[in-house]
This record gives sequence, C-alpha cells and structure tokens, in this order.
Amino acid sequence: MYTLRIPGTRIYVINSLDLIPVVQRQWRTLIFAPIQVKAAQAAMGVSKETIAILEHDMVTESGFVNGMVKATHPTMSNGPALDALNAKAFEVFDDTLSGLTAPTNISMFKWIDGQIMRATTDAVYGPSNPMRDARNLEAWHKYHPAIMLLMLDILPQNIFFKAAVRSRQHLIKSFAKYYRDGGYKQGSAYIQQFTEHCISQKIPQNDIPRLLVGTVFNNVANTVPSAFWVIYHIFSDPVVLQECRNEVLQAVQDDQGGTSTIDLTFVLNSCPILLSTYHEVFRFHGMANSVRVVSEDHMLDNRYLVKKGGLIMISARAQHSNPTVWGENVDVFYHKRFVKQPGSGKRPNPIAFRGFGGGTTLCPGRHFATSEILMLTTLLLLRFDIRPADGMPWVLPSTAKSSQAEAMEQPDDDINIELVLRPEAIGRDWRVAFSGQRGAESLVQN
Ligand code: HEM
Repeated sequence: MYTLRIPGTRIYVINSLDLIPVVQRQWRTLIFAPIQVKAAQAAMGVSKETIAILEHDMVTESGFVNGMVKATHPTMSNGPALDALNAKAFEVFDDTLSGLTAPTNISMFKWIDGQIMRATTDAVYGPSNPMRDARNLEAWHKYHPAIMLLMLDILPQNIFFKAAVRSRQHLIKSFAKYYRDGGYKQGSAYIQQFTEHCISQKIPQNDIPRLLVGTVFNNVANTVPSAFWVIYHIFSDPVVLQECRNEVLQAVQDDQGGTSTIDLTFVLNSCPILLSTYHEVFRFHGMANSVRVVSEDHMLDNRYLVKKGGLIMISARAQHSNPTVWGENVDVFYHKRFVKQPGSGKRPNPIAFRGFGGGTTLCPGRHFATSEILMLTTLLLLRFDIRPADGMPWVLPSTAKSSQAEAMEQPDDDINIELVLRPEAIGRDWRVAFSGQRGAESLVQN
C-alpha cells in the first residue's frame, strides 16, 4: 500500500493482495455510496433534495444506496428474472443475425455497440424502451464520453460540457415520459424494483428519470467493450476459434424441421475453453478501479492509519499484471489460462481477479453481462465466419484513449470486418433454451 497526497485529499493505493479482503470487509467504514452520490450529482445532475436522501444513511439497508442493492440485486443474478433478460436479448441478436444472409461488411465495435445497446435496453426497459429511439442513441453517444469529466466536477458543466449536458437533457426528457407513462411496469423485474425503490424513498419526481438515465451507463458501458474483446480474441486466432466452436457445437440440438436450439446453460457451464477465454479478456483488458471513501479515521489491518475523507483505490490492472499470481506469461493473452487442469497444482488466487470489482459492490450485472456476451459470441461462432474486410490481417487495436470511467479498455480504432453466413447455418431457425440454474463453478467471481 502507498499514499498519494494530492491537494485536498489523500489516495491510499492498495496493491497488496492480502489487504484487498481486509478493505472489502470494512465496507461500513470504507464506503462506496459517496461515489454513487457523486455520480448522481455530477454525472446525472440530480437536485440537492435527492442528494440529501442519498446521503441520509449510506450504511444500512434502510438508506437509499444499500436499500437499492437489496431491492435490485436478486433480479439480476439468477432464476426466472435472469432467464427473462437473456430470452429478450436473444430475440434481438437473432433478429439482426437472421437478416445477414449475404456477406456483410461492418465496423466491428460500432456494430457490437448497437447490438448490445438494443438487446440490453430492450431486456431491461421493456416494450417502451427509450433507447430504441435513434435520437436518444445519438444523445447517448454525446453524453457517454463526457461522464468521466463530469464526474471530476472541476469545470462548470454549462460552459465546458454544453453538448453533453444538452444530450443528457434530451435523454432525461425521454426517460421522464417512460416513467410518467408507467413504461417501467412492463420492463424487467430489475427496472421495476429500481423505480419502485426510488418512489418508496421519496426521490423527487423530476429526479427519477435522471437516475434512470444513470442505469443506462451501468447496463451497457462495460458490456460493449467486453463483448468486442471476446469476439476479437476468438475470431482473430484460428486455434481459439476452432476450440471454442467445437465446444459450443455441443450445446446445439438440431431438429429435422430446420430448427437449432442452443442450450445456454450448457454454454455457461460446460464450455471450459470459451469460459477461460472470456475470463482472460477481463484479466488482460480489465481496468476496474474500485474506489472507497474513508468515512472515519481507521487503522487498516491494525497497521496503516487511513484518515477520514481519504480515498482507497484498488486497481484491477495492478492485480491482473502481477507475475507472482499469473506467472511469467502475464503479458501474453493466453486463452486457456483459466482452464482447470487436473493435477496442475495451484490455480491463480481468485482475489487477484477483479474483472467485476469485488466485495459488497461486486457487479450485480455480471451474470447477465456474461450470458449476453457469450450468447452473442455463440451465435456468431455457430452461424458466421468473420474476417477483416479487404483481406487485411487482424491487428490488435491500441487502447491508450480508454475512458477511465469504465472497467474495460476500449479500442482506439474500429475494425472493418466481413460477416459471412456459414454454409451449415443457411436456412436454419434458431432458439435458445435454459436447462436449469447456473452452476457454481462457471464464473471466477460467482
Ligand atoms: C462486462 C460488463 C460489466 C462489467 C465489466 C462491470 C463492472 C462493474 C464493476 C467493476 C463494478 C464495481 C464498482 C466498484 O466496486 O467500484 C460494477 C458495479 C455495478 N454494476 Fe457492473 N459491470 C458490467 C455489467 C453490468 C450490467 C449488465 C449491469 C446491470 C444490468 C451492471 C450493474 C452494476 C451495478 C448496479 C453496480 C453497482 C453495484 C453496487 O451498488 O453495489 N453491470 N460493475
């Protein structure tokens, strides 16, 4: 651990693996809620009245923030609510892919962005999903890149971030209509619980749409680049491609009427190389910074004094690049790193894997994000060949311009690719089935 002293605050950077569980256990003292309050104020622009409600109790489940965790987390983690999200996402993917009967050139990131945005928001917000509107998508693409700078809250928003604030206003107006018309009542269990929690906590009516706009960030911002890297690393390497394709082929039942049914539970539990590649993407490209605020002076692990008002920071990058945990090939993308090898000795310490954060704020959307990304990947594996357009080789994009607001690196440049329907997929219809509960083993951060 070391301390960065910057004017007005101290940042305690935790790099030691042993201290991570110690920090996470102190969630009542080293708290996440102030970061969420800052996001609501600076990035979503809620009123002082709402801030007071959010700040009233930042520790117990009677308070807004932890009460929200209690109300919404079960609606994203397992069972019928998760199956409903996945079923809707499948419909969107299938609809697009069924239209791609002739070879099609696309910009890979832009296309994945569009697919994940539509599938996720249709699944979450239901039939009145405001993000179906092209003007809202345009507004989102102007607002989203400014979120990190808005969060820093050092420059006047109306002068320096005019376009982003105007776009946010556009989105708020649309989510206000969604809320006023009761659109959320036909949405997912998650968005129903979210909205009802805001109402029961007496959040002012004008601010509920602002908080709903905030959910768009949680729902899509990280899923898009994660899906991009998973698809990139699989399709750009013939060995990875063949091994993953062989696995997902076993999840498909073809009937004689021309319908192929994919068992999503099989994909999520019984495709070890695909799952390992997925986790390696998070290790290799994951950059989540878990930030906590020190709410009172505290002696961490009876050794280090952390002072009230300071920030604790746990960097995923520091953990993911540690050779003592991951071995000498830490700098290499090794798709089988997470495959359990019988008799191969110790597995990497799971605490060093922070793709979805950790502790009490471990991402509640990780099951949905995982199944959504692996469902799109599986559909592509089964139905399409993908190669860079114009005979170019695959080139790993740089990531230097990645926004630090996100938990996943973003590519600096897009890749033009060609999607070609595989001969064995021509004329088939596709379905998805869920054969049961997720197994305990499938995610490193289960
Ligand atoms: C690959 C995609 C995703 C990644 C990499 C990701 C990553 C993360 C991380 C790192 C955190 C912890 C923040 C911290 O502790 O500082 C987090 C929290 C959160 N994520 Fe995700 N996330 C993803 C997808 C989703 C999705 C799809 C949803 C919703 C459907 C979601 C909802 C949330 C929420 C609500 C929190 C706050 C948790 C709390 O208040 O305790 N995430 N996510």
